[in-house]
Amino acid sequence: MEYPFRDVPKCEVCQKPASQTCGGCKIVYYCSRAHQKLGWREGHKFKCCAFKVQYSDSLGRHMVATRDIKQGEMILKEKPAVLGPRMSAPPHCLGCNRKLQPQKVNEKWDYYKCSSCKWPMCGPKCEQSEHHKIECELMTDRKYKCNISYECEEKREAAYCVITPVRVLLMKETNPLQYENIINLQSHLEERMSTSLYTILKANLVTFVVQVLGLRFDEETILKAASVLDTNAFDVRSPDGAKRFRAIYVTASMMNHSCRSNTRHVFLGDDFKFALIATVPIAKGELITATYTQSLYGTLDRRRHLKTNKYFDCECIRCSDPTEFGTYLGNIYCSVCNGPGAEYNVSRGAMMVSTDPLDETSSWKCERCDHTLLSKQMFWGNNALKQDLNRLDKSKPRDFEEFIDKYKQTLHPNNHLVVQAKLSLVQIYGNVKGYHLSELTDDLLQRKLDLCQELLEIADKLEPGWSRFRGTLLLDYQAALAVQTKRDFDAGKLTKTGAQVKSVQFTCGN
Ligand SMILES: C[S@@+](CC[C@H](N)C(=O)[O-])C[C@H]1O[C@@H](n2cnc3c(N)ncnc32)[C@H](O)[C@@H]1O
Repeated sequence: MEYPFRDVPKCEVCQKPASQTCGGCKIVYYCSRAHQKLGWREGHKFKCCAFKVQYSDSLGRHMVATRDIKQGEMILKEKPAVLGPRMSAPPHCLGCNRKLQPQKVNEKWDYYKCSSCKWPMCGPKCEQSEHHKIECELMTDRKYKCNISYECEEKREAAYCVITPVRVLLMKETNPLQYENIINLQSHLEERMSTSLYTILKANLVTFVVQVLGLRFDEETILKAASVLDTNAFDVRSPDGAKRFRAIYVTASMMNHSCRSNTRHVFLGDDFKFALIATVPIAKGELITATYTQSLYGTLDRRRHLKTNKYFDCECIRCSDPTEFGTYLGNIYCSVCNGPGAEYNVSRGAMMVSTDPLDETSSWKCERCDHTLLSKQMFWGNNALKQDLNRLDKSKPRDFEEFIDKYKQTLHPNNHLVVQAKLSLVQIYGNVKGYHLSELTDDLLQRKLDLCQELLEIADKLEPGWSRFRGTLLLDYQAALAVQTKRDFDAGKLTKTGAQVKSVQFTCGN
């Protein structure tokens, strides 16, 4: 059977079907030796071989730069090998991945349903989508009908957990080469088997594949398909946020994690090509890395998240540094040195730091006195304050300002919880009704600028270069600065030249 979403390779030079890959990067195709030579001369020599995949016992397979890579350079561009809905999500179209809205039919709200298999879809056109066609035919053949109906906005449907693994399994017939590429990715199946999620999948997914669809796969292969997805899939969103799904990009799956990564990725075009971009210059021989977790979590949370979801102990330079490059993102003040009467204390400002950040059970000790805390006390405190923060109303800046003020004796201004509160404030001031830039008082406008600067200092250390975090902050900062400059100019506090100098200083400084 012809594989419907097969990406027929095209010659880089003439765009005709091609079967020979570049011997260096194995990414670009040519139809002939002559076109390979021409393509090389015409510029591939500058793009080729930016990385190779190596193996080590501690890191598994990982990407290494084979030459110096410039900041901003695109390192890799790749089409998805398989894509589909996330494990559990509000209904999204199985054809175009758009989030679905219910329609009112006969006084009842419900989604449009595929006329054959009854999965919620956008409409008749999406029913014919290549992504959905084969699974739909199979389910229809087997007389399976999905029973998802609209109940309420944002209700997540666990039934989606079967679709993407089934798409992987179906590729064994439709695209055996790509199937092998996917199923042989790192899966951590053994570790996942003992989790409650995989106990559920053992019951639901395996039954669906074997009994409902009648496919001949053993339990281990079926669960491996799910496990490969959990280890390697990227969370893909369209720029407007309307489409969301997960996808495997086989080459990009070779990228290991670092808590200070040197790349970011974007998804391009209607076919959601993965484009990997260097955020900083990468020297030949350096690892090319991505961040699998939230870089604004402290080390305790990041390492635990990586261990639970990706089954490894991160030992990157940031995790090894008890101060996280001097940001103190995961630290708290020593309650002895900063206790009552601290204003007269020479040790005021002393921090509690982990005695061994690569061991989450190790104790925490004050940098200046003998005060120590057990790691579980750090976890408890952290979780309690996190709950406090999560309870705040995202539209009320006062709540976040009060949170920062309430914990200023305990939390360093760069502590990740304070940073998250500051980030919420930056998002509210200038962007939310009642707080648009034109509506902000001069004091609040200055507050927004100060917050952006404080966060930019952290971003410079944790996500340096052309990272998304820095980029978003710079845009916010620039917009607020433009409004402030105009106000100062209108009020006669700045001359025209002064205003120009202010904007140039901003541009050059960043
Ligand atoms: C998307 S895969 C990356 C490629 C993988 N190393 C391989 O051999 O196929 C993710 C897995 O790689 C491993 N990994 C990623 N980053 C790592 C790191 N910094 N240290 C150790 N293992 C890492 C973990 O096993 C993780 O679950």
